[in-house]
Amino acid sequence: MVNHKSLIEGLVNKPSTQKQLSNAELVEASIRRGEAVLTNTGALRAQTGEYTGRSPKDRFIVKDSVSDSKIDWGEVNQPISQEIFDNLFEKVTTYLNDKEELFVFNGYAGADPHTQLQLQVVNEFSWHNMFAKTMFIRPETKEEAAGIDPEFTIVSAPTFKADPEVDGTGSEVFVLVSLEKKIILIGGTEYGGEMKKSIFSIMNYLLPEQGVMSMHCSANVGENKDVALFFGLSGTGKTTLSADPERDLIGDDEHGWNDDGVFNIEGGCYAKTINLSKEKEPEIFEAIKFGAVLENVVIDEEGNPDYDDGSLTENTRAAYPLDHIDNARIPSVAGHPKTIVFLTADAFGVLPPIAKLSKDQAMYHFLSGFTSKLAGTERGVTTPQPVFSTCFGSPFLPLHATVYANMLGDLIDKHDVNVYLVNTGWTGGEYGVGKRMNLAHTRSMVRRAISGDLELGEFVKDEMFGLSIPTSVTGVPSEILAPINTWESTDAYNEKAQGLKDKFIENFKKFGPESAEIAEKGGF
Ligand SMILES: Nc1ncnc2c1ncn2[C@@H]1O[C@H](COP(=O)(O)OP(=O)(O)O)[C@@H](O)[C@H]1O
Ligand SMILES: C=C(OP(=O)(O)O)C(=O)O
Ligand SMILES: [Mn+2]
Repeated sequence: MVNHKSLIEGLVNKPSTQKQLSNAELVEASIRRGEAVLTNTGALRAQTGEYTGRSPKDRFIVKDSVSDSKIDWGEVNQPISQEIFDNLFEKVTTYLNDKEELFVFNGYAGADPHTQLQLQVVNEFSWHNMFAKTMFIRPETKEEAAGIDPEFTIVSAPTFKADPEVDGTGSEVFVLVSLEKKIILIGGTEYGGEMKKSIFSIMNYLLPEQGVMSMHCSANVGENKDVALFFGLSGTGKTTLSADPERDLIGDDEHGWNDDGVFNIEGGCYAKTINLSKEKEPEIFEAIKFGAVLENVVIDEEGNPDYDDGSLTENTRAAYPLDHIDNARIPSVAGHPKTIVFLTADAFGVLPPIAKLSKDQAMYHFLSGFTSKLAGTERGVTTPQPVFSTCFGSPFLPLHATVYANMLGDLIDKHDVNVYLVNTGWTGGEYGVGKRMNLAHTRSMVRRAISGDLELGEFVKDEMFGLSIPTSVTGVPSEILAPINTWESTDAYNEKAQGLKDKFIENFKKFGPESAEIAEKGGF
């Protein structure tokens, strides 16, 4: 029998293990150990080698008495046996035990005290420990940290490569979740995002059980306490669009929604930095300073980040604590949303840049989750790949999609929320022919939606998808609002759009007869 708890304690209590280090100590350790370099911005920069995005095919959940009946098993939530987990866990902890030093961070997930998760991260790399410290919610003092009794523990051994033949993994990379042992075991990959997204998956398991909705969305709030949520798969604009000088940032990626309102699950942001510019994204640009961690960003000879260089990956990243954003709300809690935006990066270029959804359409589009996987976000993805990702976050949802969809539906009803679909993907043609939607235009549209201005104007029903498209939006050229007008050939548009419509219909069949009513009312 493997005693998981004592193996973890063995690592944590080694005299050489360093706990709850400050940023200065973590930066020093990372540089001393040759893991990372300091840039002129003050941010630490690490490279992650071969794996520069998530490895969803290497993620498994232990099938045990706790998980068996609850998990929505399938391609996303792949089962693995207790035995395979235990064997690998023993090997990895033995491997880590031989390391000269390890790094431990104790903290929290979830800004709502009632449902907050106490967690511990045991790292081989000090820069990973700084990443964890940046992304999770930090205790205020070392004493507070020492008092944490972790409910979940991440054990991360990036230089331990599994042997699939012997260890029973999918590849040398593994992200294994045991809900019974309350452990996340990560190895073979150095991509920091695995840590934060694994805890997110755990929260997506724990929160609904407590009657709290969990969501892959960013959130911000204006002067009038008008909260807005932006749902979207990786790279579709959650972080970018939630950073708004006129609104307080609640969080950029993972939230819960309870009887009091919304709360952030994290204590930091994780922005894509490819082509980042001070002009277009000033808040994020300025957040990259001492205390931030850059991943796979190329540094020029002067020591400055070159955000335009995607030679290591398209998925270059910056992790920074929430307080690097001037108007961040900490603790990150706010009231009930007034507006919800579903971000879709449509690589076919046929969905309108903004459309108002009825409640029924909102349910249909939330369950469908049509968008694209964007370059670099997952292993093997190099061009935008259209995908139906339920709830705009299927890789992180352990329970059946309808659990989340029903909760959202009830909340939308109860709080009378306005829902919009926003295409941050392609316009004027599909990927390769058209271009990415202009960010300034998207920002204007989102602003008008949140302020309520759009509601007051006129809408036309588009024939293809039955969506309500505004006829004018301040700051946006009207000709782009109906996508058919942006294509050179009307026939080509209609053919592509019909193709997408067919895909929607085909995809929705997977939800079975219980969801047929949603398709009937909110589909096409
Ligand atoms: N119209 C647009 N709307 C939003 N983002 C856009 C748009 N056009 C280009 N982008 C770029 O797409 C990326 C969106 O990434 P990000 O906001 O980090 O996504 P997420 O937080 O959803 O993973 C950023 O690099 C942003 O500059
Ligand atoms: C961190 C990730 O998500 P996001 O792009 O949504 O921040 C990820 O998908 O690896
Ligand atoms: Mn993001």
